[in-house]
Amino acid sequence: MREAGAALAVESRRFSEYGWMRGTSGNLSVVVNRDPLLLAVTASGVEKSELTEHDVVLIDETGRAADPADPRPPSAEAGLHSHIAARTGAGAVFHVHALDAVVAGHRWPEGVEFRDMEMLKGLGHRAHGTTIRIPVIPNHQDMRVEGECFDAEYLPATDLVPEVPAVIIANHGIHAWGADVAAARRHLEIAEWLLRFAVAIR
Ligand SMILES: CSC[C@@H](O)[C@@H](O)C(=O)COP(=O)(O)O
Ligand SMILES: [Zn+2]
Repeated sequence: MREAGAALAVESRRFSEYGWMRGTSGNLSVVVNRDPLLLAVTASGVEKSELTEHDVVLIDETGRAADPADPRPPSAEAGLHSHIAARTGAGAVFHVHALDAVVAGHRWPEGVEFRDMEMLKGLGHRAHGTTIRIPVIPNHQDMRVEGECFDAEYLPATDLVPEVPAVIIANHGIHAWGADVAAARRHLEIAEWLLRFAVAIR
């Protein structure tokens, strides 16, 4: 847990410096055990620019706290982290309140489409010839409902088409995920760049 906390503290500082985790906004998780699924997730209500290695809580596959000796509440949105990790096989899930992601979700509530962009390679897709869509799902306070909304939009990778490892939550923020912390960060940074571009040229 200490190692997971240290890794998430680095990411939290980085995203805070980008302005994507203002105040207590956003939450980050990393899978610490696959079967049964256990994740280290940021504790709820922590100032994200000041997150330390101690500010993570162990959760199970339902998003509930899994260490009875730890009284701190996990992120209020922990359930969506465990859901995404279970559904996608991701090793890390990052959620931030990046402004352009929220603006893009507001402008294109059916999802934000991209094609013929070099940066698509950073999401595992070809730069040319295919259209990819970052879905937008409604915002819910109940993470079980949010998980159902995720499932309704999520398209797993096939032999021919890689997945799109990001989703916008309407009027809220964006989640991105990846095989590990580095991949989740890369996907988040690339998705945010694409969304910023879409908003800027409109
Ligand atoms: C301004 S924080 C808004 C929160 O409700 C939530 O969306 C969030 O991202 C952080 O919640 P947390 O419970 O600290 O993980
Ligand atoms: Zn949030």
